Amino acid sequence: MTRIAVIGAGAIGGTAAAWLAQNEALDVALCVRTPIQSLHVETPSGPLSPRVTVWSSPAEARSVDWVLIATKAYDSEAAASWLPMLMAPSTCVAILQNGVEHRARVQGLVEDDRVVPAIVDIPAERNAPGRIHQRRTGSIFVADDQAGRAFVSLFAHTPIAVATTPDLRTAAWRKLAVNCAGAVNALTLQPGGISRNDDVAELMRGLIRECIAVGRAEGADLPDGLADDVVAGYRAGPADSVNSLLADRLAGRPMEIDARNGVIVRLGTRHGIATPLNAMAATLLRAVSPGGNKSTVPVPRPG
Ligand SMILES: NC(=O)C1=CN([C@@H]2O[C@H](COP(=O)(O)OP(=O)(O)OC[C@H]3O[C@@H](n4cnc5c(N)ncnc54)[C@H](OP(=O)(O)O)[C@@H]3O)[C@@H](O)[C@H]2O)C=CC1
Ligand SMILES: CC(C)(CO)C(=O)C(=O)O
Repeated sequence: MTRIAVIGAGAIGGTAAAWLAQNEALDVALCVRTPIQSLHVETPSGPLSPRVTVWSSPAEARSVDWVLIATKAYDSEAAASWLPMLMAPSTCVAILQNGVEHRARVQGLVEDDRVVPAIVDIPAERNAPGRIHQRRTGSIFVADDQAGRAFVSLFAHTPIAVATTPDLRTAAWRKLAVNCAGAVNALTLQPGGISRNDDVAELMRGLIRECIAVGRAEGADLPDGLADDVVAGYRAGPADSVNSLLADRLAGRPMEIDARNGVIVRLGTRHGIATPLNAMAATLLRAVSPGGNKSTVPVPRPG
């Protein structure tokens, strides 16, 4: 039996856990913050309602062979509080999060060769605790090293395209190109269809061009046509799709502003690259996020 603990039973953690649990050789536990009664995932191949162990506090947890961290990036520190109970000397830790700074989130807590940064492209939405809609089968990319290859084998029985890549840095920046443009959804409170507005599409290309410039300075191999390709993908996608940034804003949760737009500004500053559009997106999202700078005047209502 291979024991796996998934920290965070949200859209991605719930989807990963449900698929992993289809293999009887894998013993899957969910480490949750909000209690769930059961796990149910509507997948493109049909519904999955696996039986999984649920641990609601680190005190209930046991050591495992694999930990999958699937919280939002801003909850990484809290997620790490599970690690002392879950870790054995050979435990590997995969980080299923967006952004380009996966390793930094567990630095000093897990030895580097046991960390598996995972670039996840699986659009999924959490509709209620333990209730998830996986919209597309999707893919996960990891580095081509020993731990990465072992991670790939965990998913061999699933339809999700889980694979190694020789250039994970580029894969992460390509994904950031998608995610930084997704700020327009959280800013306008509109799902994917807003990208079909030509002016919004051009703004999205601008956000991505800044990402490309900074990503190249960081060593990623990003083609000139990436901005056009990413925006074309948005425009061809479902008009009602809700990305995880918008989902957070709609639910009144904090947002991954720093991991998705702030990081472009931070790293851009280090390389002397101007990133005004991402800076504006990050500033406005911070201003409207819970606990953000609320020194704004309410809009008067007519009548
Ligand atoms: N959703 C998507 O389509 C995609 C998301 N991603 C990325 O994947 C990552 C996860 O996103 P997503 O699944 O959407 O996020 P969700 O908000 O749906 O799920 C995160 C889960 O983590 C839980 N959590 C937070 N802190 C803890 C803790 N200390 N212990 C246990 N559980 C905790 C939350 O609990 P609670 O229920 O209490 O809130 C929540 O259930 C993000 O980096 C996101 O950007 C990547 C690709 C696609
Ligand atoms: C763009 C998307 C849906 C792709 O998987 C995503 O990464 C997110 O919602 O955070």
